[in-house]
Amino acid sequence: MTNPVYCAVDTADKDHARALAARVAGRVGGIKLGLEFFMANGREGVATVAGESGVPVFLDLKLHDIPNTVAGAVRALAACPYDILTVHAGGGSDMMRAAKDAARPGAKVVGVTVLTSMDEYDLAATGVIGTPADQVRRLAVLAQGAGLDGIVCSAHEVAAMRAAWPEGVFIVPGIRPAGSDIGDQKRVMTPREAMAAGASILVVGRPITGADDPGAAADAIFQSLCQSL
Ligand SMILES: O=C(O)c1cc(=O)[nH]c(=O)n1[C@@H]1O[C@H](COP(=O)(O)O)[C@@H](O)[C@H]1O
Repeated sequence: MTNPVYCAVDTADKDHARALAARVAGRVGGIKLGLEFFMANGREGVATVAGESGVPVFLDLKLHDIPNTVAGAVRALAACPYDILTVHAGGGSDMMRAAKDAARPGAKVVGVTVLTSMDEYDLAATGVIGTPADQVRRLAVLAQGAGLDGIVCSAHEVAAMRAAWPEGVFIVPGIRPAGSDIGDQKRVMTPREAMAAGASILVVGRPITGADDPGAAADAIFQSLCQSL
């Protein structure tokens, strides 16, 4: 099977990111570089890590602004070698369409729905009444209508989302091997469970990057998937 595990390389330190990427490259399907890395190292940093690691790069910037601004931001990334880019689906249909239209040819643009660090109570505090599943469904419909390639959601919603959008790409963070520390995540599942539910890509950060041997930790996750599927 194609390795669906993407390692979230969450650090502002370019050399640490390069070292981590080197240790997991060949043992993951790709790496994810997010806001922490991008704020510190920008497009050149992304290009460096992408070029050295040779694996697909998921650039997780979670853009969320008016359509014109988001389109400009995405155009400014044109020379940046990303394969997947995130925007917040809550930015609305026009914003998502603008991002997709401005993206690099061939790159996937996916909409972040309800962060995996939030539960029903956190959602209610932002004025959204209902379950995370309700809100994910609402935003997935918007993302699909806007021409995005898929969504980011937790493993708890992915089965229903895939049933409604069979060709969608479903990126699932909040992945925790049994017994590992949950940290700030609230909607979590094990790698096996998330794949069985229909995830396309599993985003795994601290369970890999915090391990003594990140390469071995990534391997162990992939092996657990090969045994179960
Ligand atoms: O878009 C994301 O990747 C993302 C969305 C989401 O809802 N939850 C979430 O945790 N993430 C990212 O996935 C990674 C999870 O990291 P760990 O909790 O360390 O495995 C981080 O880089 C988050 O920014």
